[in-house]
Amino acid sequence: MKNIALIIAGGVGSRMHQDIPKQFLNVNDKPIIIYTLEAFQKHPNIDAIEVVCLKGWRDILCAYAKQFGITKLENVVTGGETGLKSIRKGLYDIAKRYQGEDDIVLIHDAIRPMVSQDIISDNIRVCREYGNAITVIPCTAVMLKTMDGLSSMDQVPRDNLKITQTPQTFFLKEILEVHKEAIEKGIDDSVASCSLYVELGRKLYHSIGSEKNIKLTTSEDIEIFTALLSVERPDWLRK
Ligand SMILES: C[C@](O)(CO)[C@H](O)COP(=O)(O)O
Repeated sequence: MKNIALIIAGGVGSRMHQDIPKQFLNVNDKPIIIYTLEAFQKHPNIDAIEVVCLKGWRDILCAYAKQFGITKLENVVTGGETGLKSIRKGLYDIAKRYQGEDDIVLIHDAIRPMVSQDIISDNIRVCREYGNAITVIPCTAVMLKTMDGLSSMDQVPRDNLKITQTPQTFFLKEILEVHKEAIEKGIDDSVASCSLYVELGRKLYHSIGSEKNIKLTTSEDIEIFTALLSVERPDWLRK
C-alpha cells in the first residue's frame, strides 16, 4: 500500500518570460521545484517521488535533489508534448515498479511549492476513503461568462463552482485504465487529470486546498510566493 508523488515539471513557463523554466527559478537561493519536492520528502506517508521533467533538465534536477536531500526521488522521466501526455509518461514509468492494488499516485504541479502537509494528508485520506481526491478551494469571486473576451451578459453561480488545485490523487491501477479508455476514445487534450475524469463521466471527490497553495504562473506569482515565504514559512520547513 504505497503513496507515490508524481511531480509534473514538464512545462517551459512561457508566461513567466524568463530563459530558465519557472520550476527551476531560484527563490531565496533554492529552486522552486525543490520547495515542492521537500514538501513530499518531509511527509511521513509519502513513500516515493517520481518527476516528469523538461527535456535537458534531468541531470540538473538530479543534482539539486542530491544537494537538498530528496532521498525519496526514485526516477525522473522526460515530459510529453502536453500536460496530460507528461502525466501519462510518469504513470507508465511508475507502473514499471509498482503494481499493488492499493497503490495511489498524488499528481502535483512542480510550480505549487506551497503545498502543505495537511493538503497532502487530506488527499491521501479522501482518495483512500472515496477512490480519488481533487484538491479544491471555494470560489469566492463573481464569475462572469464571456463569449468575446471583452464583455459579459451572463454569470455562473459561484456556489456551484470549485477552484481546482493539485495534488489530484488516484489509485494507480484505475488512472491507468482511465488513460487507456481516453486513448481508445480519442480524448487527448484534457487540461488536467480532473478534466479527463469529467470528460469520461467519472465522479470526483473533493479534498481541502488552500489559497496559499498557489500555482506560480506569472512573475507576479513569484513575488507573492517570496512574500509568503518571508511572513510564514511552510509547515514542512518549520519542522
Ligand atoms: C492541474 C491544475 O493545477 C489545476 O488547477 C491546472 O489545471 C494546471 O493547468 P496548467 O495549464 O497545466 O498550468
